[in-house]
Amino acid sequence: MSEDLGEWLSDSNEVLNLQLVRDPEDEELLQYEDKQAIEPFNPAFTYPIFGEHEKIFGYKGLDIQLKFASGSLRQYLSINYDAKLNSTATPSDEIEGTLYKFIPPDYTKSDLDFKRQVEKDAETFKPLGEKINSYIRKSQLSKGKGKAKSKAQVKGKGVSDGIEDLKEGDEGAVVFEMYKATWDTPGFREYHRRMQLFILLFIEGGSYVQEDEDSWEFITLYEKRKRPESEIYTYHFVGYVSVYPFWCYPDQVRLRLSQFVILPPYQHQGHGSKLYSTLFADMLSRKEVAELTVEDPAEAFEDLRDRNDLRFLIKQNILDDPMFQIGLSTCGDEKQRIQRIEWENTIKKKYKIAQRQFDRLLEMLLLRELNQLNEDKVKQYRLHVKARLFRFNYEMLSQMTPEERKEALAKTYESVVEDYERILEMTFH
Ligand SMILES: CC(=O)SCCNC(=O)CCNC(=O)[C@H](O)C(C)(C)COP(=O)(O)OP(=O)(O)OC[C@H]1O[C@@H](n2cnc3c(N)ncnc32)[C@H](O)[C@@H]1OP(=O)(O)O
Repeated sequence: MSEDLGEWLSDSNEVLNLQLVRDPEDEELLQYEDKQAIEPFNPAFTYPIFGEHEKIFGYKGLDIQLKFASGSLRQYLSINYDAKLNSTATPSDEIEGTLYKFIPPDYTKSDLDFKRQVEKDAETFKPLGEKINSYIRKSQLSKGKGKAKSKAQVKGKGVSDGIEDLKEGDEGAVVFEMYKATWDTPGFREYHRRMQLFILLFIEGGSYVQEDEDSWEFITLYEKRKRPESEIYTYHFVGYVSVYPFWCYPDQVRLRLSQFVILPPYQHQGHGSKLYSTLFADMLSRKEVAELTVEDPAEAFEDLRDRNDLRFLIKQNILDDPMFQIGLSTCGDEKQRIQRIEWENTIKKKYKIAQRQFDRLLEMLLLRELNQLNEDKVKQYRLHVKARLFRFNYEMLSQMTPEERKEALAKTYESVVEDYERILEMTFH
């Protein structure tokens, strides 16, 4: 492309500006870091919409504003630019028509209509489905201390990291609520069509789910605010998770977590952990669920899952179980090894954790407890992990010479342990 035409190229991740909008009266309630909730943010990916190069051709000074009413997620689109290329040989990309294929057709381009929608949201929008959990955060009232102050307490059946003793209605208490929905929840299909865009924009390799597959389940997460001196509660979308049940012999289901997103203004505040642990508690309470698996997890999500699963197992006092250190696959007598396999299978089944994830979690906990000065124990641990890695990578390793195999296993072991150390450090620092 000639240099001149290059001037007409925009990076679609940079020019697509997203924003969650609430009524000005509700925006005023936000102080300091809490204001982040209403700041514009950019997508991480736009290749599913604008093509693999994530470029839009034919404009200078392009600014695409896609705003969402923060509760109902009704959308507003405004496309602005300083100049548009007027050439039949190299026509400008069609922006609205391209976006149109990915968003529901009920978006507005009118500022007034959108303002009215946002006002209406405040009065009428309520999350769809059944409320299954809530927790309370301290509002970011003091400038510059955002992260340190966002501590939480879970109410109800969820997993609590209960630090603050705030109650709903206390000054500075912000409530977050989670709702479970399916396609049968009235209005949810339509709502889902508005929120699914976030999957394309934030999950690499993400795609829309099939609406004709009946069994999808969703948990949505909202910030809930009370308007002072009124009985009005407003709800603001934070993120959601979708899961799909697969039949599991003979009469249970395996739940597969498919999509998980916390919107950027709410990331790194522990909301992802709350949503995940609520899903986990929900599936543990359901007799028909045998196991929770995860479809193609992104690295950041794997970390989140590891951290939460580790904390969960520790809360179940697994470290105090006499079997925890006994019968590792390369030591002890045959009887102990069989006992250990039985013990592992019982715990795995009880907590409905998938095999590989469960193996990894136990290995991380064993590493945490390992006395690095005890050479025998270190060797025992190494052989235990390598035996699992050998089983897991059997097909590939069995085609190598013994020397190559030894080297490959040693390398994999090193990187696995390095990763375990990183995860343990961020979970228990
Ligand atoms: C199967 C799939 O769908 S995989 C796809 C997963 N989704 C995506 O990748 C979409 C885009 N990303 C996201 O939606 C989110 O970033 C997620 C889901 C990956 C993580 O959600 P978050 O709400 O940010 O997670 P959470 O806040 O619990 O933990 C993330 C980080 O915040 C830190 N953190 C958690 N709580 C706090 C707190 N109160 N104060 C400060 N930091 C905190 C954690 O230590 C963690 O740090 P790290 O990122 O350096 O490891």
